[in-house]
Amino acid sequence: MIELQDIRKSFGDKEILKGVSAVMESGKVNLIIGSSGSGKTVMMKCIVGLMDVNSGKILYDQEDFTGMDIREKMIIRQKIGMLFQGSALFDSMTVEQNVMFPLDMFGTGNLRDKKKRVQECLDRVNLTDAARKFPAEISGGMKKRVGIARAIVLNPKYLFCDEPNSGLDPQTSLLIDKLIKELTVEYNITTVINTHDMNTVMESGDHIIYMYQGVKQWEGSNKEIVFSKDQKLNDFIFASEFLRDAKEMRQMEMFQDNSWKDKLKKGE
Ligand SMILES: Nc1ncnc2c1ncn2[C@@H]1O[C@H](COP(=O)(O)OP(=O)(O)OP(=O)(O)O)[C@@H](O)[C@H]1O
Repeated sequence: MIELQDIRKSFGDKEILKGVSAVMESGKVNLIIGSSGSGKTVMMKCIVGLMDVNSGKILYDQEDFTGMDIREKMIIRQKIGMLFQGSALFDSMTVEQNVMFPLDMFGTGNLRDKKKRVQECLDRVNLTDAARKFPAEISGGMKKRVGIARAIVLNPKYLFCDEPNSGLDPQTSLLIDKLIKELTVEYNITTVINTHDMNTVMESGDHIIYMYQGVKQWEGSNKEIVFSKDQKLNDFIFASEFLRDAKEMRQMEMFQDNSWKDKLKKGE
C-alpha cells in the first residue's frame, strides 16, 4: 500500500501539487488520470522519489519514504518495478539482456539462476521464444511485454507504469492492460498507472484518481465513474458525443440489470 498525505510540490512560485492525499492499495490497479498539465507525471515522480516533495508525506507500507536517507530509499526502490513510456529498452541488448538488467544491477545469484528467472518472466508475458531477439526485431506490443518482464523480474511490491498503452492499437492495449491487471492480482502488487486511455480506465480502473490543476478532484472505481456527477470529471472523460452516448447506454444497461448495486456494495 502506498499512502500520500497532503503532498505539495512547487517549481519556483508555481504550485503544481496542491496538497494531494490518497491511498493506493495492494493487489489493485490504481490509475492517475487528468488532462495535460494537471500534475500526473510530477505526482508519479514524487512518489517514486525522482523528485522531492516540498511538504507532506509518502508512505510505502506505513514506512515514511519522504523521511528516509538515500540508503533507505534505495531499499524501497529495489521493490519498485517501472514500465516506462515507449518501453525504454536498450537497443543494443537482446530481449534476455534487457530483462536481466535489473538482476545485474540489484540481484544476486549466478548467471544460470538469472537466466532462469528471466525465462520465467518472459514465459509469464508470453514471450517464450523472444530471448535472443533485439528490440528492433519485435513489435511495439512485444516491446511493452519485454518492459513488463523487466519490471517484474525482481518481484516488485510496487509497479509504476507511465502511459503503458501509448503507441499501441486498441486490441494490443487491452492485452497489455489485462496482463498488468493479472500480475497485480497474482503477486499482490500495488500498481500505479499514469494514463489518458479511457479503455484502461473502464477495464482496469480498480481505483481512479482524477487530477485537476494539481488537486485530487475525484476518486472512485470504474464502476462509479459512469455515475459521477462531478462536472469537471465528466467534461474530461466524456469529451466526445460518442462517449456521452455510450455513458448513457451503460447507465441504462446497469440500471436494467440491477446487479450494479451489488457490485457497488461489494466494491467490484
Ligand atoms: N521540472 C519542472 N520544472 C518546472 N515545471 C515543471 C517541471 N516538471 C513539470 N513542470 C510543470 O508542472 C505542470 C504539470 O506537469 P506534468 O508533467 O505533471 O503534467 P501531466 O499531467 O503529466 O501532463 P501530460 O498528460 O501532458 O503528461 C506543468 O505545468 C509543467 O510545466
